[in-house]
Amino acid sequence: MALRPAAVRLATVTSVLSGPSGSADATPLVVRTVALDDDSPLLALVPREESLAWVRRGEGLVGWGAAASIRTKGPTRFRDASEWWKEHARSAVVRDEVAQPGTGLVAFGSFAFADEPGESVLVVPEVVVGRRGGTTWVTTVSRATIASPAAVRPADAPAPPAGVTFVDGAISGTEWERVVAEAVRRITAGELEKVVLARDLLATADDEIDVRWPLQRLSESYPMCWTFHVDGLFGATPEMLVRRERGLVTSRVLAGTIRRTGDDSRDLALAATLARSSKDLEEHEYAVRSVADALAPHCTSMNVPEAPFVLHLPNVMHLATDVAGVIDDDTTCLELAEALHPSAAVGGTPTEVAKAVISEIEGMDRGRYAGPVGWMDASGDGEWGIALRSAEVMGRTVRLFAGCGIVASSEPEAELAEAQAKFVPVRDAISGV
Ligand SMILES: C=C(O[C@H]1C=CC=C(C(=O)O)[C@@H]1O)C(=O)O
Repeated sequence: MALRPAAVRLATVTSVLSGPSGSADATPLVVRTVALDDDSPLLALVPREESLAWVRRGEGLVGWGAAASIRTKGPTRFRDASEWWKEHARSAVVRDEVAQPGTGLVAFGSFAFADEPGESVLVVPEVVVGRRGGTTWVTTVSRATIASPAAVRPADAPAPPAGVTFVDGAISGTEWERVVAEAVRRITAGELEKVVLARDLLATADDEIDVRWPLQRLSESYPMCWTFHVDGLFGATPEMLVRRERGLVTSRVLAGTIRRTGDDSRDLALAATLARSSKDLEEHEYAVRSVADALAPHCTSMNVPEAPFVLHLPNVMHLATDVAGVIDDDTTCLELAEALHPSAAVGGTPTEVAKAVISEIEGMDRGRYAGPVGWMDASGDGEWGIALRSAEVMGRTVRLFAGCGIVASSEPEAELAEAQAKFVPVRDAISGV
């Protein structure tokens, strides 16, 4: 595997102030990115321990190790992580021979859905391998001295999980239908317009699960989604909360769902039904509005398409809208993610009422499910998806999550079936076949 030589750029060194509960080491991070002549699938490179991933259609970033990290919680979880990141970005010594989005200093992160409970995390890996537009690179991060470029080679192949069984999580399907009915009652009574309710399943395997197995399955089966892993939270999300790149902000908003049947011509007819469904269009409109309203203060111009398109995934189809804007301030992608979270695709309308209803009636702790997950670089560019079609792995157990937008015309039984369909990606990926 040859490393190509190229030009050198060195940033200035300043002092480092650590974040409130970040790594205490005040030595600047020393970062080196070089081009890499390698075309192995990114996910085949990651070792079993401390892996990080953000991959779509063979491109993206994978990483391993932790050169620096911070855990935050509560209402200031985004702000604390942002400040910590800015300090590290300011003081880092960077030699970047590739200079693409995702080269130089990057952090992966995953944020709790709610202010309480839940912990959020931002990690600067020791090694990042990235690929974009046919260029592959490796970034090595260390403290104090410039490390040699990391040796990059395919890792050992993960073993499939064995003996996986599934049980209901916090509440059963029947109980969850009652929760949905209660939400419909409150919406009909005028307390709110939309709320997204979720449930969980618990899977247990015979042995500790190697997360690389489901990651590889998810990226193969759901190439149009962003396959991610940060600190045990993994999945393949179809929804981009916010991408910021060189002054352009984009967001893929999803809300409104129909299950696929496996029969292409029937699915096409169903796609047309979805595109005309007033219940789904209403659900979608709330989500688009919430994103457009949150981005507007940061943008000079915005494009919000008037009608959604239908996004076809292997398990479901969604109403989708791609919102784009030109950003006119230096708000980082993480700060934009904070401003957008929770959009009405995972919270509801009005946001604060929906958040209160979720915490009152949903009956479970979402943890980092439905929170922002992704990466950012030192310039504030990056991508934050919404952690959907996701699960949290802890040794032999995996906690899977799925949720549905509820409006006045929602039917509990149909919503339960929709949630079942949304469990399919992770359920199949950990089933070991
Ligand atoms: C909350 C989830 O999906 C959201 C994203 C797309 C479609 C949705 C829906 O139709 O309900 C949800 O708003 C989930 O997958 O857990």
